[in-house]
Amino acid sequence: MAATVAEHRKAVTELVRAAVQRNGRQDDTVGLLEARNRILARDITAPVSLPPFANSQMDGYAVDSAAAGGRPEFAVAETIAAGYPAPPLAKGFAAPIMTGAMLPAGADAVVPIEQADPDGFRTPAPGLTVRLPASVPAGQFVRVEGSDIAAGTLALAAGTRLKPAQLGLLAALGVAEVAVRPRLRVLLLSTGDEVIAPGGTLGPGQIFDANTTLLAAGLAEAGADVAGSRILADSPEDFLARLHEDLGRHQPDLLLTSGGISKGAFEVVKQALARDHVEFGPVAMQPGGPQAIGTVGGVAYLGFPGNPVSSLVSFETFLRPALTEVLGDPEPRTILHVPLAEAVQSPAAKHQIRRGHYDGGSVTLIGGPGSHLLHALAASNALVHFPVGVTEVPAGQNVEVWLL
Ligand SMILES: Nc1nc2c(c(=O)[nH]1)N[C@H]1C(S)=C(S)[C@@H](COP(=O)(O)OP(=O)(O)OC[C@H]3O[C@@H](n4cnc5c(N)ncnc54)[C@H](O)[C@@H]3O)O[C@H]1N2
Ligand code: MOO
Repeated sequence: MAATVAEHRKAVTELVRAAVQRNGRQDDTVGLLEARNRILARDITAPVSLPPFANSQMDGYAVDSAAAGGRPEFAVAETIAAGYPAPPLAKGFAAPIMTGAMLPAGADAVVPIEQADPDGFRTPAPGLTVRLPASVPAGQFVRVEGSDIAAGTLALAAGTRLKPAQLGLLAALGVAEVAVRPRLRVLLLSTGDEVIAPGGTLGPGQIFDANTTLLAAGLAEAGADVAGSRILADSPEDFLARLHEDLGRHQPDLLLTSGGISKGAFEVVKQALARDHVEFGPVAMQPGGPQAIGTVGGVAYLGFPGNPVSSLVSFETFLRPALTEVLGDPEPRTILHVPLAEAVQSPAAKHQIRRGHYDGGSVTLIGGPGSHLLHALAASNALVHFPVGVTEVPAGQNVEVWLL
């Protein structure tokens, strides 16, 4: 009997979990830009405070607010520029101070230059004075030490995805390298005598290999590493020899094949792996009905069907969610329930997944159910789900869509 989508997703998740545990690889320590989009492996505590010292938020004059009220006129002290130590402020003085410069001891507020008289900076000289407003609130335009984050407190928690803002914070804290979770290493094999790498020359009956690119791009987007990939022909002996060569060379956590697993006379994967711990069983879905799962030479193994749309739907339905659940990466797809633009029929015994375009209001199906319709897939931005038991959905009824 065919497995349900939920059962197969659970089996794939357990396979990925076991692969990650078996591998036991260390976290990767990488530079900040290399860490982009990866998942932080350990908590990071702020090694310094931000701001690291009290500083000015404006170009203006640093003053003692208590002195300002009764004294509209101040002697002008030495200018304090950003990047230099600030000498203490003497009584009766106001110090020209630039944005980001250290607030001097003895000052607790900044008056913006626009509110000073004269309202421009002059070359400091003995006897120079400036008039400031009669009342200056304490703390005005001062960025207090540690007001963003205090040294010793949690800056980022383990499991955080490192996007530009998080990487910027680490840089500001002076952290140059971070430990990120290791990526799953995948060996990707496409199969079929008819399959030729793009850029090659097609003979009669041959087609270009879409699946290696499609799956490699999907894996990369999902935060996995493609350790190696190639096309293997329909000879089981040849397939096995090259497969074991690649397993040795690339040491993958997961072997992923496309094609060669259904009912034909030349199902290379099925024939070659007949003696391994692999189950070839249908899942009650369309596309993506034929599926293979198990271990090959101790390495976790998944086989997706050869039709390109079937391969992509298999990836989105099984492997991508398993990676999210086990590794916290990638982010899950956004799932919406939105009205279907037109009526549709679906086979009762299968969970059908159609391709569609969601325009912010409703979803319109693109192309038919055929799993060779790659152009229609490329024009879509959503997968549209019609679960087992659903035979007809009228226009306007809500359906589940996954945004791609
Ligand atoms: N008698 C039956 N025939 C088929 C069944 C079935 O239940 N009974 N299932 C059909 C379904 S559904 C699918 S999906 C396919 C899956 O077949 P395989 O996984 O064995 O894949 P292949 O036969 O090798 O290829 C299927 C199709 O996809 C093309 N292909 C393969 N690899 C690539 C690639 N890398 N890039 C682009 N296109 C590729 C291949 O040329 C075939 O057209 O089986 C049905 N048959
Ligand atoms: O399951 Mo196949 O993937 O329908 O074309």
